[in-house]
Amino acid sequence: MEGNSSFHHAHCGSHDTSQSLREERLNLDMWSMLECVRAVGIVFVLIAILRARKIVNWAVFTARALWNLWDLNGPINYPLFGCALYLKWEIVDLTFQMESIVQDLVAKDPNQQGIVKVWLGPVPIVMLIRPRHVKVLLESNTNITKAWPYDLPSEWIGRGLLTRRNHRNLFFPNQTENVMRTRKMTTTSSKWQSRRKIITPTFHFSILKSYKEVFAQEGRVMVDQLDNIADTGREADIFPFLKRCALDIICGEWLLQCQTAMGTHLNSQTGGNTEYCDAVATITSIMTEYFRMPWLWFKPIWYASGKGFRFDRLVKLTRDFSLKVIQERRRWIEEEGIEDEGMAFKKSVFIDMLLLQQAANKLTDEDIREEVDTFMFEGHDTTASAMGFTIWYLGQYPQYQKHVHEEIVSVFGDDTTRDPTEADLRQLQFLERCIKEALRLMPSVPILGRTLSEDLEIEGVTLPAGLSVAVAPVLTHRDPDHWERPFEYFPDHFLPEKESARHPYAFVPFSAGPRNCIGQKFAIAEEKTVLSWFFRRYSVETVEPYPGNRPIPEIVLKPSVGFSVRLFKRH
Ligand code: HEM
Repeated sequence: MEGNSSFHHAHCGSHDTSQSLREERLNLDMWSMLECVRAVGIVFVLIAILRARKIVNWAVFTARALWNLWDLNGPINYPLFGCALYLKWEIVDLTFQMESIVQDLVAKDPNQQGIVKVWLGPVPIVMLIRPRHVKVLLESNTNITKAWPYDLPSEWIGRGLLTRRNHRNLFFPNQTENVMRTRKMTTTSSKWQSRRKIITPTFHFSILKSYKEVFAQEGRVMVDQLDNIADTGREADIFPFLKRCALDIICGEWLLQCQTAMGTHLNSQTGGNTEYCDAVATITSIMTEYFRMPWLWFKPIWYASGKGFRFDRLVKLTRDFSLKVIQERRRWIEEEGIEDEGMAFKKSVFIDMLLLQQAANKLTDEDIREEVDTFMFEGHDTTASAMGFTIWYLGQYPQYQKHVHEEIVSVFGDDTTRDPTEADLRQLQFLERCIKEALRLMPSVPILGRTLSEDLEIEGVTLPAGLSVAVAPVLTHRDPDHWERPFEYFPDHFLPEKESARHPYAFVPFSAGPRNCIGQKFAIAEEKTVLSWFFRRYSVETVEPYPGNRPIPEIVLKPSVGFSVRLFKRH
């Protein structure tokens, strides 16, 4: 018994000790947890203090946006998540969903206000659809700052003409920064202005004439390549052919003058410089994925997915290539003794113009590299897609294709080998109407954006400074108030009398106002030249029309299944 009781005591004693030990450990755990909470709290307070101004600005901006945009039409937006909760991730599904959302909005907009609000998570975006509203934004000389989605392209093309804006923040786009950095913005916008002033003369009408030789030369290479698939009865996607042709045009001769500068030509059409060409293609496709997948906007995920590292590696490759070309070209200029802009002007070489103005305008090699890559990016995918959609439509409308062929015969007769001259191209009026009509329904840049630097008043609605405002040519171009057959491919929309009677902002594939496309005449001339080659040699049958082939709003509008066609030689 005694033994038992002592055992009991001993046991109780050890029980007490272990309990007190446990209690002590619990206290310790509680204490360390409290310490942790306190530490996290302190970090939060510190961050809040450090970012107080930003948080206050963000709160003020959001309150203003909520208040000012309250009555605007728009899809269902949930607090904090906006419409991100129900948007489809799969890009083709998303295009169907967008179509039905837009139809719904139009039905709910009896007085056709055409100003639509969308919340993407906590970020408000306003979309302008009516030409009269689009005019107010695009004509503004102050609201010229590009919106945050231009941040990723600028990791590649830097702050060149296209992407120049007043702040960069890939990690978390905070619109209010624009409002806070007004002084910096003035500097940036004046930088854009001076860059635009330097570059504009390279697109002078008289210079454009000499580019036409390049268009003709590369167009001929393209149709020679297509000869291999014509008359075989096989379906073939002609998009890669068009892309390589456009790339050779933009950087092979005109932009970089590789042929004379380095003894090499880009020659992507015939398999040259494949590493560089593939890098450009992969960079654009990674950028597209980035826009479609918002989780990639967070740098840790961007790099963890492997895309970030791949993107950086390819950007370095293209950057080194461009810098090498710039250095080679500088050496060539020195050897040839080209001293002033007048001489470069005659030779119409973009890169020479920049190099010769380098000292006067304090341009670094990196500045020139940014512009070279900007033109490479903006100047090839856009035109390739525009040419592709024109061919795709004409392959579905035999009556218009017949008209194009008749016009071509009236200009070239049976000659399928001579280069088109400027006079030839001037006569191809119907072909030009077909090109414009394809740009109307399938504008290469389907949507563009600005971040407001100051409040913008549109018909009684005050859009607050800091707001992202989008213009969607793809919707504006289908406004039933301005187009006879809004949803149909109808080239006569562009008969001269109809064009002159139309609202000038009803057709804005090249944007408009101070930040319009600097290369629009270049693009139309390039398209006309290459397509005149194409239709001189071939008839085309489209294999997959709409809706099987859907336009995908990547950075540039692209077909979901390529431009699959059957080609037939005409002679
Ligand atoms: C069919 C072909 C093309 C279309 C539809 C097109 C469309 C556009 C649009 C809509 C913009 C305004 C973008 C914005 O505000 O965010 C733009 C800007 C620009 N485009 Fe084009 N473009 C085409 C071809 C070209 C070509 C061939 C070049 C160069 C040779 C070029 C160079 C530029 C540049 C440098 C800008 C920026 C201008 C600035 O902000 O000052 N584009 N383009």
